[in-house]
Amino acid sequence: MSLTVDRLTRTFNGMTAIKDIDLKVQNGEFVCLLGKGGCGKSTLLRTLSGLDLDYEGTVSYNATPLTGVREEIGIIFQESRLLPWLTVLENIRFGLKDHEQETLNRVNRFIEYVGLTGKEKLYPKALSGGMSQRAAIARSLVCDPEVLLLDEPFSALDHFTKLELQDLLLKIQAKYNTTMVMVTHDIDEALYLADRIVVLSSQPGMIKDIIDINSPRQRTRTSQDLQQVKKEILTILHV
Ligand SMILES: Nc1ncnc2c1ncn2[C@@H]1O[C@H](COP(=O)(O)OP(=O)(O)OP(=O)(O)O)[C@@H](O)[C@H]1O
Repeated sequence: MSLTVDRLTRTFNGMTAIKDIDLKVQNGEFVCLLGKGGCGKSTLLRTLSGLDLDYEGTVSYNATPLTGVREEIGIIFQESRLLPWLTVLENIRFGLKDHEQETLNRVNRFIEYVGLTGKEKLYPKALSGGMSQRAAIARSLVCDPEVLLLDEPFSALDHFTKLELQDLLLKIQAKYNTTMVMVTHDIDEALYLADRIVVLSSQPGMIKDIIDINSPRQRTRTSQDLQQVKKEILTILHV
């Protein structure tokens, strides 16, 4: 798997949201896109998903230009976007073509994997925010994605749920070697999860720095190493 962006520029009505972005995401890598509000993180992620094709430059998946959404590239948003009239189970299997027993077994395996056993028959309104995001993650995983794009998926959750779901992402990455690209404005989240942090400047959004995080996993959130990198990032962002 490779996901590559060359000289990517996206304008909205004459306003340049992101400019001249070059980025190559490697197979199995966890990349965080970090920057202040409005710097263009979500815009960049949408172009990687194939949802937005109205840009200058190129976005390639496995060396072929991306021409629209693909099954291999899943996307998870800040809100779960579950269909309210379907149960957890029905939401998770919604995108699957067949409903054979083997497929249902697979759906149930992922329900268990994300920690939703016993919640299959609930409707979204009966779920907490964390459970809803677990369901959204399972819905993506059943399609066997090579890449997961995550747009601030945990920013509406309480702190402790957020930490649990960060660990779930790392577990998924370790087990399935899923490539992850996550938008966040939470530096601690990026430091805990990322192999590389792409720091974006604002107006227009451009790559200001790319920082390799070499600390081995399982990381300690408060470690000296990570705190040192945090200082560097705050300096880069002029905070
Ligand atoms: N569909 C759109 N139409 C017009 N302007 C847009 C559109 N989408 C994004 N923008 C503008 O592009 C810029 C970048 O927005 P974007 O949402 O990508 O930033 P962001 O870094 O993800 O912000 P946040 O962290 O607040 O979610 C902003 O100025 C925003 O107003």
